[in-house]
Amino acid sequence: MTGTPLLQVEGLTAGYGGAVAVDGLSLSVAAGEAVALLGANGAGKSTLLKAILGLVPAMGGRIRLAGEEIGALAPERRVRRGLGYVPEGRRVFPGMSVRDNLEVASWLGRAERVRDLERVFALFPALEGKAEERAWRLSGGQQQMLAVGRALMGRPRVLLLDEPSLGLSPKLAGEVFAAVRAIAGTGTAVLVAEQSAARALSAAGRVVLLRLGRAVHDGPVETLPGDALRDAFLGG
Ligand SMILES: Nc1ncnc2c1ncn2[C@@H]1O[C@H](COP(=O)(O)OP(=O)(O)OP(=O)(O)O)[C@@H](O)[C@H]1O
Repeated sequence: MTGTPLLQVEGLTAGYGGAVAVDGLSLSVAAGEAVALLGANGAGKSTLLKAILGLVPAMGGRIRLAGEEIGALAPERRVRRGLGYVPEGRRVFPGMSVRDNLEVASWLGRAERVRDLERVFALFPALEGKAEERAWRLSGGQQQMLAVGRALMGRPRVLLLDEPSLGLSPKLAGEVFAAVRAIAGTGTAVLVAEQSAARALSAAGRVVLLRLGRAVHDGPVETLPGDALRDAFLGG
């Protein structure tokens, strides 16, 4: 970890038609850091990720990527500046091959695309063996890996992941989180929203706990008070 804040969110407020779901939230993620965003169902995790990407409009606050304000940019321009996003639910093109799913996610030239494809296959060897298979034939865990791989083809400096372990067996979820650690290890800033605290904490160095759209704890995983998790999830 270099300590450079690649993603800085300051006082971000966002929601739906006047209903606030993220309420004046601030957080930052450094290069090489994996931050777990935890909170109960409805705490605002998905809304925060979507607001960072611009899919949900912000009602206030700032979003900076490597020091540059990106809050006024359209989502695709934020992606080109270096944001990667893996939405909940493993969005892949089921009828396309694994290789094509990855290749169409890249806007770079052929040489870079080939290199990025190799990097994704190195990170997820299970995908390399299935490169020519249609994506619908993959297991749930492999589809999640493919969804993450697609986001990596854009060479994100900041990767936002929404509940990557949803519906996966503990073993497959463990593989996905091992990949999350490896991605952060390459210098990417990773923000991963999860409902499964134990899994996310195993991969993250820092945790931000959300409750009713506000950050109620932000600090290293080791310093997370035992009752903070319970309070955030059970409303104590
Ligand atoms: N499309 C939407 N329209 C209106 N309200 C929404 C919409 N999506 C989410 N909300 C509301 O915003 C609040 C935060 O929801 P959000 O999905 O961000 O929470 P979450 O922490 O990601 O929960 P989950 O784990 O269930 O996805 C909730 O009160 C939810 O009902």
